[in-house]
Amino acid sequence: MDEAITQVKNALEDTAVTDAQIRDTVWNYYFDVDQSVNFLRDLRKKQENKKQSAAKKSSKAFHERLLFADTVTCRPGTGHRSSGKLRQSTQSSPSISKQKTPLVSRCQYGVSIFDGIPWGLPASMNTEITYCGGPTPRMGLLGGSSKLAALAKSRAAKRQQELEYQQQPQPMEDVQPATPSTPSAIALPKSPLVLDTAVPSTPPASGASVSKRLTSLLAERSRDRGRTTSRAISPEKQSYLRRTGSQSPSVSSLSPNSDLSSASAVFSENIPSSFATSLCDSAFAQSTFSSAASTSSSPAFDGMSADEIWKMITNKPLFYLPVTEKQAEEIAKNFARPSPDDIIKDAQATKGGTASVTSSKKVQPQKASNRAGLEKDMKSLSMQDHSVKIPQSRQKINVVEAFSSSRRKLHINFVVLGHVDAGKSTLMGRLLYDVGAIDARTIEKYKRDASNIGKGSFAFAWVLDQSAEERARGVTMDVAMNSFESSKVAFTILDAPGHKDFVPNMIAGASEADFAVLVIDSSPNAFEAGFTQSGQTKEHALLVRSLGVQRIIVAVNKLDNVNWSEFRFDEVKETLMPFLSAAGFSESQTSFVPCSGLSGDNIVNRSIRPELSWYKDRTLLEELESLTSVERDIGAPLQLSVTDVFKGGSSSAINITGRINAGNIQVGETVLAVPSNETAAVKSIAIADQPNNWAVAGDNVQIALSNIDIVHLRAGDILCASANPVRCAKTFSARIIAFQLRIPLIKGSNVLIYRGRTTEAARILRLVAVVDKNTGKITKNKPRHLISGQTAIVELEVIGNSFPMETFKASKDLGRIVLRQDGNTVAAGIVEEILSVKNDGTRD
Ligand SMILES: Nc1nc2c(ncn2[C@@H]2O[C@H](COP(=O)(O)OP(=O)(O)OP(=O)(O)O)[C@@H](O)[C@H]2O)c(=O)[nH]1
Repeated sequence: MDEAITQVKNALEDTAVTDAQIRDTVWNYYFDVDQSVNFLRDLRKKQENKKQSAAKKSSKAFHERLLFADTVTCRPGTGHRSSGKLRQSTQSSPSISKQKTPLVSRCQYGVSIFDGIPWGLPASMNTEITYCGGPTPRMGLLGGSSKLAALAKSRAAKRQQELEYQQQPQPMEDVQPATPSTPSAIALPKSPLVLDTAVPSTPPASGASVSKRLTSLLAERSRDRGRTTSRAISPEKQSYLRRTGSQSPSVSSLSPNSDLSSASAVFSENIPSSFATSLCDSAFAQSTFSSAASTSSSPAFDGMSADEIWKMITNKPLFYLPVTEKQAEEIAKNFARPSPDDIIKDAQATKGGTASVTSSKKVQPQKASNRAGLEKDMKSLSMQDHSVKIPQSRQKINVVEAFSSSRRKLHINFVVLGHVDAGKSTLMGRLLYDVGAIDARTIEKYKRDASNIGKGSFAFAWVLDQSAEERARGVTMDVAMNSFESSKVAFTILDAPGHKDFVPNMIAGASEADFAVLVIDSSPNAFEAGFTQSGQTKEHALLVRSLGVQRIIVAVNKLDNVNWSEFRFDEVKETLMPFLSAAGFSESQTSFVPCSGLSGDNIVNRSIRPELSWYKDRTLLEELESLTSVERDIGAPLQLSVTDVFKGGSSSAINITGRINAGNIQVGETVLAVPSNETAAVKSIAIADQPNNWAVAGDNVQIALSNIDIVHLRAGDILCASANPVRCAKTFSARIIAFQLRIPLIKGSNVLIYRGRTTEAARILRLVAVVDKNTGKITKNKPRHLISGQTAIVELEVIGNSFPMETFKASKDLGRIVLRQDGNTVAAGIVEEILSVKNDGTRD
């Protein structure tokens, strides 16, 4: 510090800056010498400028005072506008001319009267007005009141006296040190005393002077108190004063020559109030009072000792209780007995309950014995840890090994597709009922409830259509999930909506499926209606194939409506197969089952109807079970598609549901959420509501996550391994197949991209090439547009939020996209290359 101060001093070369200032500045700037020097220089400059401007101001004020005496002549009709305030302008205006005139004026109020008059002076005032100054108070201070002026004058005189008094040398030995136990303990003010004009302005410099000063002070205070608190004297105090014959405090009774003892009388008449006495220790109050009274020369206490005075004062009740004597006795009796609380506590203590705390002497011995017993019991208590031991560091499980050594059933998801009202939900409800996943009572209830609202035929559909709106409208709106197990496989049904308004939901379901069940309404004209261009049969089949599903089971439903006709079955099959082949489904991967969801024929149980005896092949369940193997990479880095996020349950963790696309996950693992780029710890895993330490690709899981806020997770997000983060593409190239287009796709076309449960806005940046869909060879570079059925390579830009995406090569699930425009699916495809990435973790 000293070194810094010296450096600053040397740099400043300014003796006017004090050491303290330098120290403060150096400290303020953390010993930065340069900054301190700069600051102090600036400070000096400012101070000098201030001085100069103050000097200028005073000279200006002097000049203005001179100008004030100038005469301003206003010519009528010129309209001198102003804000209405008096202005002492030194500038001349065309309408105002100045003349040197005597201070005596013809107009007392000057030009300010006409300020703000827009139209100039009235004609009646067509005369010269002499400006003689602003509205200065005639009597100086306080605006002209002679009384107030006199008061101000007397105060000024007092101040002058006090100043003079202060300048007088005062012998310190005359001032007695204050002791708190005496009334003279009042600290003498260092500020000048305000004395009555009768008091000599210069007190004698003797011992008597102090007492006189104190007397004056007390008189002054008493006078003030009398002024301000005369109304505040309590009736109790007034009656006391009347009894004792004391006068109310009066300054007149105190002469300037009164000694200190007479000053004490002022104290003696200020007896402690009842309230104050009750608040203070009475012994202290008495001693204080007595010492004051002993020095008193008040005639009221003549011949009385201090104790006698105290007794006289306090020989009356301090508080007047609103009770009679009898009542007071009763109250006293009540307090002599133990309180009801004491009685209860003691009774508890006697029964071995908790120790009671009571003030009753009667129960003390019992209480003591109870406490001793309790202490003994406490000593004999021991803590036993019954909780499950949690290892400090969880052992990492080799999930691949654990899975292969486990006897877990294969998990398969299948999506149920088809035109609206094809009977998808009814078919699945029947399947669940026939495999025993739904009991007969539930179905009976659904039948009753559905009949009550006139939709009795929808009873089986209600197994999947759970929402009130879906049931009331008889239409599936969102993907319904349900599961059942056969002897070999654990199935999850994804019942997609058939209505064209809900195609995005159908895409979400289809993107999580291993294979598809396409339901066809074989009723007369119904199949044809669904198979037209505006029907959903074709669109669904194309979409599900585009999303990577290779295996498809066609359930030719409602065959009861065509009397189980083999002909109709064949007709449907022969019409559909060519289309499915064109869409990419091989014949070996496609199967047809004649059935009826309503009657249950050929769903789980083979039909025994003679009309259906022509069909000898597999039932729907047998077809489902025929798929015994699905290609899954459970050893790959984790990729889990989040389908739902919610908070709840017993834990405070965030819960997600989703499907593991690739890899595996285990409890205790840290995972990365994309696109938020936030990590989370896996607290628990459940598969089909059963807790599990790990899960693998293909499993539908519910996972509790900790160390993450719910705002960082959404349906459609991906949980992945932190070491292998999934990318979020900004621009990418894709190989797409154009669906039935009403208008061709061109460069700049705006589309919506669907990937799993994510939807984002995008734009076609470039049409790169048209390719042969069979050979994959480029047939045309940079086409100007794309038409229905064409396969092309395009570049797309995501203009909405970034979302997790990978090339199809890297991830079959994250590399598939669907493009839609105006509620119609216009194309579907696979991501070939990610051109630019936007993994900044931001989104709206
Ligand atoms: N006759 C007959 N009617 C059926 C059959 N299956 C379903 N239905 C009827 O078809 C109607 C529609 O059935 P849903 O199961 O709701 O059809 P859906 O395909 O799920 O309907 P969305 O999902 O809304 O497209 C209901 O009235 C059913 O009773 C069947 O096998 N035979």
